[in-house]
Amino acid sequence: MAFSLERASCRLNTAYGDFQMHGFKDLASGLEHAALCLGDVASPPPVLTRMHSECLTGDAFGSCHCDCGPQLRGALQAIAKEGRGIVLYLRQEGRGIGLLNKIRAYALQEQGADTLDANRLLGLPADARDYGVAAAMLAELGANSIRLMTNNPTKMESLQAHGIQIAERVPLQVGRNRRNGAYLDTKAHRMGHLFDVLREPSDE
Ligand SMILES: Nc1nc2c(ncn2[C@@H]2O[C@H](COP(=O)(O)OP(=O)(O)OP(=O)(O)O)[C@@H](O)[C@H]2O)c(=O)[nH]1
Ligand SMILES: [Zn+2]
Repeated sequence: MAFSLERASCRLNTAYGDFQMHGFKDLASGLEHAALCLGDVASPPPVLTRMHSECLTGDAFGSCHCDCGPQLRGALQAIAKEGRGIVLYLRQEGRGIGLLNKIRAYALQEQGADTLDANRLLGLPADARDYGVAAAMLAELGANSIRLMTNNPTKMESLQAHGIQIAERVPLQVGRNRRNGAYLDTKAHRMGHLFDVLREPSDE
């Protein structure tokens, strides 16, 4: 599917480094996504890239229920250290089910459901995300070959299916704490995520 994207760009100086920020509006869905770029991302070699799904609770509020906040900050730090890279910030809250449904899923998890079954109890897919727009954003940025920071093989397969070359998977295992261990284990055991060490020491 071809994506029609409206774009706006500015500099964004952050605690991690001075990025170029691009907003991309998907004219079909109306969703507004973001890309933070450091250095020249439009020419070889493959660009260190994080494709991050929105998590208001983890990214902004410091929730301990997941690993999203530490992953986002870890990715920005890794890109700053390398001096070159891209963070795509995709508006796919709750693995694509939206904020209210994610809150409903969290309420079910309070009663004992795991992250997968909670979505199913709501009659929703375990993962409703699509990465076509992310591939279109990368193509717009000229980054057709990337080193993807992820533990989720589906992200790699989907980007490849949309024409992006994955030169390398870079594991991003940060943020295990005493509250999210079961959630991370469910991702590893039931959702196919690649965790090298299931019991890493808490780093938060
Ligand atoms: N529905 C639902 N969404 C969640 C839950 N916990 C985190 N999320 C969302 O999950 C998304 C992040 O997906 P993850 O499965 O943590 O990781 P990933 O992005 O698939 O893989 P990585 O690249 O390795 O981080 C974000 O959109 C979060 O809002 C949950 O319990 N239920
Ligand atoms: Zn999260």
